Amino acid sequence: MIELGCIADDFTGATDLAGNLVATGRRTVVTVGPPRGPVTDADAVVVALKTRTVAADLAVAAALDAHRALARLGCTRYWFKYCSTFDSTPLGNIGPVIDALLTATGAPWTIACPAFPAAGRTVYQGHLFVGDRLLAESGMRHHPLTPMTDSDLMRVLGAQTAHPVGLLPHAILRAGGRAVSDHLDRLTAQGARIVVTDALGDEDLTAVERATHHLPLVTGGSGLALALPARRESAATDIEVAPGPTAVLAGSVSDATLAQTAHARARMPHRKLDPAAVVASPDAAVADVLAWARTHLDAGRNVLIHSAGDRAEVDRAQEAFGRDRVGEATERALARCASGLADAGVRRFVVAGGETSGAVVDALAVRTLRIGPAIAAGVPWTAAQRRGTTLNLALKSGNFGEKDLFTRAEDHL
Ligand SMILES: Nc1ncnc2c1ncn2[C@@H]1O[C@H](COP(=O)(O)OP(=O)(O)O)[C@@H](O)[C@H]1O
Ligand SMILES: O=C(O)[C@@H](O)C(=O)COP(=O)(O)O
Repeated sequence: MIELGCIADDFTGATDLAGNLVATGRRTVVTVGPPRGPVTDADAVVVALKTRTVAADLAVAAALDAHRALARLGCTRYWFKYCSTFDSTPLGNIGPVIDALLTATGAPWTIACPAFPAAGRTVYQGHLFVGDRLLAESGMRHHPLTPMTDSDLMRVLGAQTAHPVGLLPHAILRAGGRAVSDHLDRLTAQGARIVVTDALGDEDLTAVERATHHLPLVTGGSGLALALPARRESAATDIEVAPGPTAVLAGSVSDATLAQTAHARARMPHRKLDPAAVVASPDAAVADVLAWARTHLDAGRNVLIHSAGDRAEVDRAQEAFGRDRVGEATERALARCASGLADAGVRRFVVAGGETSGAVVDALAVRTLRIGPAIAAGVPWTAAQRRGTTLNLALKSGNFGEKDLFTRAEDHL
């Protein structure tokens, strides 16, 4: 019996959530898109979608499709996973997808709980913090696709949903069980269908989890998963470890990734995919990078292929070619590099960036990911089958991990 059916709006988010579910002793499978057949020996299934930045109607359709597939597997409780920094375009997609899943699951109401204290994401009075900064004053203000310029989640979500939004504030959470349930009863009696939950630490997430365990739908980041009652000591499995060097593909230009890229460039062979070349002549740009990479990989070296050295380069490229055009061209080029490298025998990949990971995993045409050991909070190694061989993939969220993540990833396999 599958306890949890999860729908993640990007691929790094899917493996992040799956890693946390495994840590609570839940056997968890990540499927690329909705599961097409039966899933056995799993307590949770996480469907990885690439819907964070698409038009809201497409995001809703994909989430409902995933929900139907999970319902066919017998799931009765659902989780909509979005980013711990609430990444969304001004028109959605978090609100519209929650609205649709409320209807599809028959949930009377649900929560919006992005907090992930272990990764520095906390919520106070409905305001999201990244480390010691408000969301809108963090690097997320300059995200290339989903710049977050308002830290007030009640306001951000209120603009995206058709339903009234309420707040479960920290003071009530700290007052404990009865105060929390009375407050939630009051809010929902007044019509709230989505309740933004404060949380400063793991103990707050435990209180949120207890108060909402009966709900058929929860929504938020992966942090809340760590508060689920443990099912076994751990469900970590020994994933098969593929041999050979690792290719690091970084299409994220978030602060943490830029720091990781700078650190790795001083320590391993590296090459930048020039945005102008990627837009003008993608075939030549990809062929050039692949030829360069092979000489290093043949010598047993790990390689780094990245898309920007700093934020100014991104601004220039967006101005010159348009945000969507250069973003998609870069994702596609990195994805073609990944499949070219896999064809040449590379079996270990670290991919930085949610959208980038979606493009890469699609190009590698793998169907399911099994969760292995964690490199950092929210970043597990995974194993996948491609044409009869095992690949190890680590899909790193833009803002996760210490600066040495690219150079130390293999130590955790
Ligand atoms: N030099 C660049 N110029 C413009 N866009 C870029 C550049 N490098 C990467 N991008 C785009 O920025 C986006 C980063 O998003 P994503 O991969 O989700 O990273 P993150 O996880 O940090 O959000 C992708 O669409 C990527 O193609
Ligand atoms: O919740 C999180 O922060 C991550 O799981 C996540 O969704 C990552 O998104 P990207 O930063 O776009 O990779």
